Amino acid sequence: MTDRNGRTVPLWTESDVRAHVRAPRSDDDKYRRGVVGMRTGADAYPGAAVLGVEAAWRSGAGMVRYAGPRRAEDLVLARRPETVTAVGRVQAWVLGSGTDAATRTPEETSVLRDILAGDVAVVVDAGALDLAPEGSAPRILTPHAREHDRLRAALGLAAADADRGASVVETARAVGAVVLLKGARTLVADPDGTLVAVEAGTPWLATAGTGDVLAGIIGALVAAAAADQPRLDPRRLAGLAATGAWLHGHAARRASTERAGGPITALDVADAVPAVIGAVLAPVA
Ligand SMILES: NC(=O)C1=CN([C@@H]2O[C@H](COP(=O)(O)OP(=O)(O)OC[C@H]3O[C@@H](n4cnc5c(N)ncnc54)[C@H](OP(=O)(O)O)[C@@H]3O)[C@@H](O)[C@H]2O)[C@@H](O)CC1
Ligand SMILES: Nc1ncnc2c1ncn2[C@@H]1O[C@H](COP(=O)(O)OP(=O)(O)O)[C@@H](O)[C@H]1O
Repeated sequence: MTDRNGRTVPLWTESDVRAHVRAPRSDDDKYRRGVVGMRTGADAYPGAAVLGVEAAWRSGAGMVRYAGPRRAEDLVLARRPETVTAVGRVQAWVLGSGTDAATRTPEETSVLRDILAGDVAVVVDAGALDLAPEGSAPRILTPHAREHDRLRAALGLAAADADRGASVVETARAVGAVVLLKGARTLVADPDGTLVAVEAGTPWLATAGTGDVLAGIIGALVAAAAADQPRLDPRRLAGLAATGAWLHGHAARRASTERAGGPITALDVADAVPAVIGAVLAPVA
């Protein structure tokens, strides 16, 4: 794939995906499969918590731990009673989906800062992106275009220009983390300047909540990988992020195909993830 400046940006492929999805093994227990911790959802956006938790379960998490406001927690448990709300150890965090930095409590800010200063890999979305630059934990940031521009402003960078690839590489270098820039063509840059593109989806994906689903998918992939190898380097994290975007896009296509090519909702995307993972892991005949 050649971009508008004539540079070649590699497209993430199914074989790349296969190398980043952990198949369950007979000696696994739930903890060996990877535990995802989610601090998502707010009173204004409780549904985002449900969407992310659902997506993490559907992407093969051994356990999902959820912490958030009471209303969001009740909705999460109503949809997924499998979810654990007791505090405990996790192999990956997902922060910020369905939250707003402007209304975050000082206590929650302090908890998020502690997580971002830790060793466990973190997927940073939506209302937690303002804290991402201070973090030292291995991080995957998942902004859409407006969030990307806000992040760049906080880093002292100009708004992204038409060359999205150069912009996202610059952002990843400045923030010292993997940055996944969402769009019809999703770009993933690591802090060393490696860039890949994911073109897996359908325009039907442009619907509320699909970004919350993506964060949950990536959280589950990172937790599974970290359960095997606790220190994930940025290249590996970028691969897991691109894999999440590929699965998300293909799940959307599958969900739409199941509806005669018609519209889909964010939950439809999450529901289609298992079949996409199953097809990726199926032995080649
Ligand atoms: N189910 C859930 O719980 C969901 C929860 N979600 C959560 O919501 C949070 C905020 O995420 P976001 O992407 O909406 O935030 P953001 O980048 O600030 O965009 C705001 C911009 O949009 C624009 N705008 C608004 N209305 C518009 C209109 N009718 N037509 C055109 N433009 C319009 C508005 O422009 P303005 O009205 O100011 O002119 C402003 O520029 C986040 O935490 C996310 O996770 C979502 O995932 C959805 C499902
Ligand atoms: N035109 C499009 N074609 C394909 N995918 C799209 C398109 N527009 C958005 N997407 C995808 O839809 C998702 C939207 O995420 P986001 O903007 O965070 O939505 P939300 O905040 O409502 O969850 C992203 O994964 C993005 O890549």
